[in-house]
Amino acid sequence: MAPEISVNSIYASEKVHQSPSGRAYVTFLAGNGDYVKGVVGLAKGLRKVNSAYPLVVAMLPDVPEEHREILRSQGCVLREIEPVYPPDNQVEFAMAYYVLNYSKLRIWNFEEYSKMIYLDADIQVFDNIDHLFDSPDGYFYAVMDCFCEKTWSHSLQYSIGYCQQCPEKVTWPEEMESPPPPLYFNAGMFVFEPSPLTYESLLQTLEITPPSPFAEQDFLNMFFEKVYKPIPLVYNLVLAMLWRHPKNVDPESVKVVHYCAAGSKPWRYTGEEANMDREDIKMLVDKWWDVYNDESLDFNPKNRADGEETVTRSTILASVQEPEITYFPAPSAA
Ligand SMILES: O=c1ccn([C@@H]2O[C@H](COP(=O)(O)OP(=O)(O)O[C@H]3O[C@H](CO)[C@H](O)[C@H](O)[C@H]3O)[C@@H](O)[C@H]2O)c(=O)[nH]1
Ligand SMILES: O[C@H]1[C@H](O)[C@@H](O)[C@H](O)[C@@H](O)[C@H]1O
Ligand SMILES: [Mn+2]
Repeated sequence: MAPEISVNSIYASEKVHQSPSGRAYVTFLAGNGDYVKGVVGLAKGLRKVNSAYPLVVAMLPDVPEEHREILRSQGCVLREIEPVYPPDNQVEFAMAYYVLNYSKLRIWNFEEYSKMIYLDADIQVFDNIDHLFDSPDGYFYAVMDCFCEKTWSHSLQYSIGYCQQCPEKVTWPEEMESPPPPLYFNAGMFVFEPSPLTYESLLQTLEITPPSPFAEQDFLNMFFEKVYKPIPLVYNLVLAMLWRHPKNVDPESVKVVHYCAAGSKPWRYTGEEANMDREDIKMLVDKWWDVYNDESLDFNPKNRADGEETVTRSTILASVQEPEITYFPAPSAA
């Protein structure tokens, strides 16, 4: 279903520059579990690669104060967001685990930024990617996903063995009534432009869009279909690529790693799940821990590079209330 207002025109008409650089990384945090470790790791990783921009954490109200304190002490800019739910009574169509990700849509409302790079909390950056902020405006940049894992077993692509990472291996059957699906990105990493108009349009479109298995990832793919520009795999290595499409990736030179494969979250890693005993996986998990444990990467406000933007920004933002928003009612307990 196409949004009523064209995304191009929204982008062109809404440029907001209310912060010093207008640029920031943003991640999402929900609950009182261990994803906070992912955010700490990410904050330190961005410092390690000398990123010039702060890390904003869009967090749901259920993130406990002690976790907020840890994040503040790591120089993160905290922004509380209200949850977003898909249309009432339909949540069962999305994988339960992913439903909370609809709340990510709130980041389009961070209008003091003109451009942001979203990164999941289970992502680590091993190389500076600030140059992505210079990509031409008006597009949605993200890395193409892989359809080969069991998480995709609900899909037509999976059932015929088709993957966009390797479209020549199983070509889209001619007898199929529909053409191959449009390019599909993984929504763990993307470059986007916050805008109140886009934000309103996202929420309005969501109200008339039935939920689907990959929740907001499917929704964003549909909404931004016309302005999606794929970027190289090095900007979001979905770990399954290592065993599904080994020829397409070099784990040593990758800039951004997404620990999304089952059993790969570094802070829960045991090595027991399928593929988790691979040497490349062990190497990448160790690399994540090296950053997380490196005390020299802790935020230090006395250090000019750390202090300047983040401290001013978090001080200002701590007193800024979220603009009034209408949100969807909570789904029924069913
Ligand atoms: O208890 C939780 C669960 C999730 N998250 C946040 O939500 C993000 C998404 O969860 P996962 O990283 O565990 O999920 P996947 O990487 O498997 O999910 C992928 O598909 C999802 C579909 O909803 C989203 O698009 C997500 O960004 C994309 O990477 C996390 O990184 C984290 O930022 C939390 O804060 N707490
Ligand atoms: O967002 C999902 C998730 O990250 C899964 O772990 C992965 O197997 C899928 O390819 C992706 O679409
Ligand atoms: Mn993820």
